[in-house]
Amino acid sequence: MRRTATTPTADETSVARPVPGGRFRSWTSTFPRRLTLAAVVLVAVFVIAGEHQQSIAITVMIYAMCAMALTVLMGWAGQPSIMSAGLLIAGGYCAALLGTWAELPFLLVLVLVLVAGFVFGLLAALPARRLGGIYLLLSTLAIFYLITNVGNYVQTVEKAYAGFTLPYASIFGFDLDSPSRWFPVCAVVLFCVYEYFRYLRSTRIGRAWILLKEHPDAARVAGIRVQAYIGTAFATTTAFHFVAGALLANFIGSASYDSVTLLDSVNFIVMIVLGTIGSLPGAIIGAVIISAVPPLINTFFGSGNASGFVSDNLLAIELIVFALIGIVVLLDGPRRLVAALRRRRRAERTAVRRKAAPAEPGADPALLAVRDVSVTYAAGERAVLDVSMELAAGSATAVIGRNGAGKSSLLFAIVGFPPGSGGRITSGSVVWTPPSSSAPTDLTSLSITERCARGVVFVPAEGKVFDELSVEEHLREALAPGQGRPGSATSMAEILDIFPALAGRLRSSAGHLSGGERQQLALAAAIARSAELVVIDEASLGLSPVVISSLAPVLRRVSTEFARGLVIAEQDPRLAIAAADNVVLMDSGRVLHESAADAQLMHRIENVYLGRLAAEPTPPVSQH
Ligand SMILES: Nc1ncnc2c1ncn2[C@@H]1O[C@H](COP(=O)(O)OP(=O)(O)OP(=O)(O)O)[C@@H](O)[C@H]1O
Repeated sequence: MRRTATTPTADETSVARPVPGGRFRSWTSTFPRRLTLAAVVLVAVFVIAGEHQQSIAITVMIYAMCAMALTVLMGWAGQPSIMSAGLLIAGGYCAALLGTWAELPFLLVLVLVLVAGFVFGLLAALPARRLGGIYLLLSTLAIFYLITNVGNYVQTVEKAYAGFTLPYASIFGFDLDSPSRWFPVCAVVLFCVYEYFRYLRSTRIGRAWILLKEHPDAARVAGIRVQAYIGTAFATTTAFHFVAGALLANFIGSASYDSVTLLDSVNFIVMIVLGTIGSLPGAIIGAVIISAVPPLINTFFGSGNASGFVSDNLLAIELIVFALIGIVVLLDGPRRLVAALRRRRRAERTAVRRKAAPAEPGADPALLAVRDVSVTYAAGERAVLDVSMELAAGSATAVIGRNGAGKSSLLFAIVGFPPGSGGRITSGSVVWTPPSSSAPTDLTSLSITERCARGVVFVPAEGKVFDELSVEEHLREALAPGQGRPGSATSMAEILDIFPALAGRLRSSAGHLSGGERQQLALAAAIARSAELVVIDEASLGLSPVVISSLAPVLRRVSTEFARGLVIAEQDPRLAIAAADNVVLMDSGRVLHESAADAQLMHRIENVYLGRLAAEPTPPVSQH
């Protein structure tokens, strides 16, 4: 495209300031809401809390700043670090140096500490030029020990064994001499730090950090200066650690090498793990939980309430509680709990609906009945909206539509969502009534593995075979007792009769098969698992037209001769029409048309593919 004065280059749009209309707009538009929420929460805590609780809240706020900074470094930029406590100590020393010896005003001290932290962060990032992963983590551990040992040495030389004392801080004559005065200051700083990080996330820097973490090689290929951005991540987050350290030292009145320990560094990591690693609000919640657990344990099991083992081992108990909370979060416990509750509610609603509308007597139930199903992904994308379809035993339905129409999502609603996809059915039911069992089952509450065990077998678009296994190993594994639906058997001979091309390749590794042979192997394995419903995503993906045309009769045999139900999501309408009895046409998550697969449909489908659907008259097919 020729560039005009108003047309920015791709580089300009992505490199320059925050993307207009993207995260930046979302940042500004939701700012008043966040400000109100923060003000309400903080004012409520301030009013309700006594002086002691205010002191705890101040420590929590300072720790929350560190947790957020660590979230940015580890969760966004993917750089491991265990030096947070050391950085807090270093920030405290800087504040002592500037406030006590140089006698600078408190606000100026904070600004200079921020700058010092930035510079220190650039130096701390040097090991990251060569190291990554566990080695980088160890280098940050070395930095922690460096800071504490130098601090210990200097305190010993200066005979400041209890640390360097700081005077009361003061802002424009307003002395910060009590928790009730520190509270609003820390609250404002916490809010500003939170907003700054949120803002950064909407800029190119934030996007580059995420790229670095997710695909460092792709980031390099995209021209991102990886080392520079890693340096920026360390520098920015270290700067805020320093500020937090300066606030902490001023609040407690001294800066010492043992005011925070390596255990606190570990706790910061636990905080961000609790906050699901990468979420700023999560980091704050993590800081609140981790800071609240010790006082709670102390209240219930402390020396005043218990004796013997528990009160003697409070620290160990704290650590065990943290570890257990961490494991639960890492195993995705909270999300699983919410999902289980949702599933239960959905199952109850479906049961009520079924009671209200009993099946017609004598009606032959469909093998599969998808009723008003909607699918949403974790990030909020609504991929499928109120879709219904039915499939009789021994018939095939092809779901077609352009990219992003919702085909795969509908298939996942039938077979179950792969772990980590973040997809879920938000409403509707998927009722499965296999010939082998007269009782209908709502599949929505079952996992992908449980559905497979009931005869619903999925052939994904990619990763459908194991490269290291031979064709024979694949088939023997699928035919093995205990695989697939119990009580039905298919023999190797039957399988090779449907897929003769595989007979001559039994000893070949799946990794050495052609695209068409891999597709056939995946189908063969699905049938060998005694599938009663085979669900195939993109059967023609990567296949040549010749192979595609040879696949259609095979798919037909699967559904007709072997009386399996078949659902395929297809980009190629010719294969869809050749292999299926019915075609479901999807767009933007909805079913546009559903009809028998015949040649007349082809014209209509091609119009949809070319984006001319709106201009076409409605065809004589059933509508949803
Ligand atoms: N894991 C996911 N997380 C978030 N959104 C997703 C995810 N998978 C799909 N989507 C969204 O759901 C919508 C439908 O995607 P889906 O993959 O179902 O479409 P499709 O018709 O199969 O497309 P294609 O033919 O390109 O595979 C898209 O807008 C997509 O962005």
